[in-house]
Amino acid sequence: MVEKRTPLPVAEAVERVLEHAMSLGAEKVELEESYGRILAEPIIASSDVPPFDRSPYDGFAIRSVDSTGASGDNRVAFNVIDHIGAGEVSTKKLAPFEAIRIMTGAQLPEEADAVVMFEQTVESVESVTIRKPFGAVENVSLQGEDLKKNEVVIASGSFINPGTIALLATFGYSQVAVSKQPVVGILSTGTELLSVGDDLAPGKIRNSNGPMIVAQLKRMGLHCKMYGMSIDQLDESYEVVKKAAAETDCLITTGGVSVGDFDFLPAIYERLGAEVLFNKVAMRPGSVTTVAVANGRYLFGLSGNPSACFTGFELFVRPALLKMMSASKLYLPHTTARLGEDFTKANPFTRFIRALYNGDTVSPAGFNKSNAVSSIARGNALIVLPGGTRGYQSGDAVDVLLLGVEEGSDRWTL
Ligand SMILES: Nc1nc2c(c(=O)[nH]1)N[C@H]1C(S)=C(S)[C@@H](COP(=O)(O)OP(=O)(O)OC[C@H]3O[C@@H](n4cnc5c(N)ncnc54)[C@H](O)[C@@H]3O)O[C@H]1N2
Ligand code: MOO
Ligand SMILES: [Mg+2]
Repeated sequence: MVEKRTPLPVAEAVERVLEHAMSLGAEKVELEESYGRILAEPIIASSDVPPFDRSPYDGFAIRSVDSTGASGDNRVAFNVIDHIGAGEVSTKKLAPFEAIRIMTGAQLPEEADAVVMFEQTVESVESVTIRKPFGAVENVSLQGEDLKKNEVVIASGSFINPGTIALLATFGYSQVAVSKQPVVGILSTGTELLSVGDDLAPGKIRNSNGPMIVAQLKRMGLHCKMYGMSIDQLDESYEVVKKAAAETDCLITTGGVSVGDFDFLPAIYERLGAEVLFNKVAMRPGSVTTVAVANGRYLFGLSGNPSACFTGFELFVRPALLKMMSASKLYLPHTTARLGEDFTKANPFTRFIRALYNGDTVSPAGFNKSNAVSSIARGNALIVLPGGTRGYQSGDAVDVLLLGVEEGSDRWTL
């Protein structure tokens, strides 16, 4: 008799997986290598930003008090005593009705407290005149206006984006403490599988899940160990899984997790003495997604069906790997959008439909069965239709999970 499996609601399954994430500790990397990593310590401002009062314009630095009463009929004249560009510091100190020609980014000279843009002046050989009064600190970028020294600027656990890199550089971090990355292995199971370079043969298909997962990891900035393909033979598969599991923090297998005569992953987990967290999730595709833990390491048994495999990775593997790296935002970002076309199938389980989101509407990305490959490639999002619903009409508001976004969300919002 076929084994009866109890489906777990998706959110519960995700949380159960996350409970078992072990953290990996930190390491230092060069700043140039840190893009896409997770910060393992907060960034503290080591100086004010900007570190000195400076000119935001090309123009003239003046004492604002000297401009009092300036108007079209009463132009005030300044004697220009110096000329500085960014990186230069004037040694001169402004006396009444003196100005220093100053370029954007240059430190404000002593006594100067306002900047007049070139466009607001009339220049002659001996002086420069202005026609309106300037207030104190008018047109001045003040020291610390962006960030104050000792401020916590970015929290530990944040994704290092290009802006984070700019901050790290600003504060002189030539090396950055980042979370270590998990060692992830990929094994594709299935006697039907051919390598990418092989010709098709009767009953066989090329392994597309393996390369797809490599790319899903890559877009998280992660590398992986490849364990290739194994045929559906219990002893042989067991040996490969055992070896791979011992060498990795997280082993992702594809295929062989359902109830078929050649689906050996359940037996392999048993032989390994692994704790199976669940082997059925109330979702489609990916209902057979199985997650087990052995010696504190993850064994993700993703479905062999490509769309189920893809979805299983995004929903379960991705947040688990992020949690291992102590990231603060574990989940796919979520939005709502108008459905671009009718979707009339009933949903006993929560349905994840590969879809194209354009910022307003979201539409299924074509052939959408669990075995689909095409809609994975054509989509950039997943429509989420809750279980127990009877189908949706074009124009209905639906939940959408966004794929391929650098940094996710700190909440499971569905
Ligand atoms: N009696 C039942 N049969 C099935 C059930 C069920 O509940 N009762 N569940 C179905 C569902 S849902 C899915 S999903 C699949 C899951 O199957 P497995 O995870 O065991 O995967 P396989 O049987 O190995 O393969 C399924 C399918 O995917 C193709 N495949 C496998 N690996 C790859 C790969 N690396 N690249 C591309 N395609 C791959 C494989 O050839 C099969 O067509 O089970 C249903 N059956
Ligand atoms: O696990 Mo299956 O993908 O629900 O169709
Ligand atoms: Mg199967």
